[in-house]
Amino acid sequence: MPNAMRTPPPAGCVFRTRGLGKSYGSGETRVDALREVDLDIARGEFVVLLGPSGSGKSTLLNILGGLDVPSTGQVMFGDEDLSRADDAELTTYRREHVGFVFQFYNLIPSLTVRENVALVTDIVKNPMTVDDAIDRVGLTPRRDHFPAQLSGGEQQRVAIARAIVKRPEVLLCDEPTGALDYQTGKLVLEVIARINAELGTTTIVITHNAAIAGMADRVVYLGDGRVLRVEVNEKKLSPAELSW
Ligand SMILES: Nc1ncnc2c1ncn2[C@@H]1O[C@H](COP(=O)(O)OP(=O)(O)OP(=O)(O)O)[C@@H](O)[C@H]1O
Repeated sequence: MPNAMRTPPPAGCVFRTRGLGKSYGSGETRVDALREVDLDIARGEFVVLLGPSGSGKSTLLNILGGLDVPSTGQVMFGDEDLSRADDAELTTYRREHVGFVFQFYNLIPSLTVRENVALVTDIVKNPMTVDDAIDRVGLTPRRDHFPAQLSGGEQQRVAIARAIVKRPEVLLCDEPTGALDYQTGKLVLEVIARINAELGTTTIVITHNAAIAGMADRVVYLGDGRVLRVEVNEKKLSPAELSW
């Protein structure tokens, strides 16, 4: 039992990282993308990750999502040690627990909205219905359309439906509004905030846009691979109240 000597995080803690580090390359080309990151994320929290380009945001999100593994330190998902998981265990972890939303939607062009979302329900244990997921992102009237018939914001909402249909414990979003205009971006953020509130899905959103920090429970500022500071929002704003 490789985990037996390790102290599991307290109940209510979804993620716990300790001394987390990630390096790419070696020698003169070595890049320390993450250094000594200690972070706890509670169940149901809405966390925004802010920081300049290259500060390590995607690297951290990818490690939390089991898409990448750390070079040093530990990352726990509940009492599961992701830093010691092999490829097969990480695949199972991602499939059962993680919903991903990226800047680009990665929909299958030849499938309708319903069919794109239904792809996921075949491979998970306890999905919600496809129609429920589509309803939660406000796309019921568009469910038989193809991606090319949808706006960028609508396509992103399909991507969110696809991410949440499996009822993931965590929803990890990397620049979800990066390709969208102001109003459309706000609409997508409203959908993400609603999923977090209604389903209690622990949500982590990467953004370059500091204004989005207002809708988080906590804001984690990264710089040069380190956590520079963590701020708690006493009063969370709705996306409609944000302006930039
Ligand atoms: N596969 C890789 N190989 C080599 N270096 C990498 C790799 N992935 C990331 N890096 C480097 O690690 C550092 C952190 O990258 P990361 O993508 O995590 O930053 P970020 O804050 O998400 O940046 P951005 O906001 O531009 O997406 C950068 O210096 C980047 O060049």
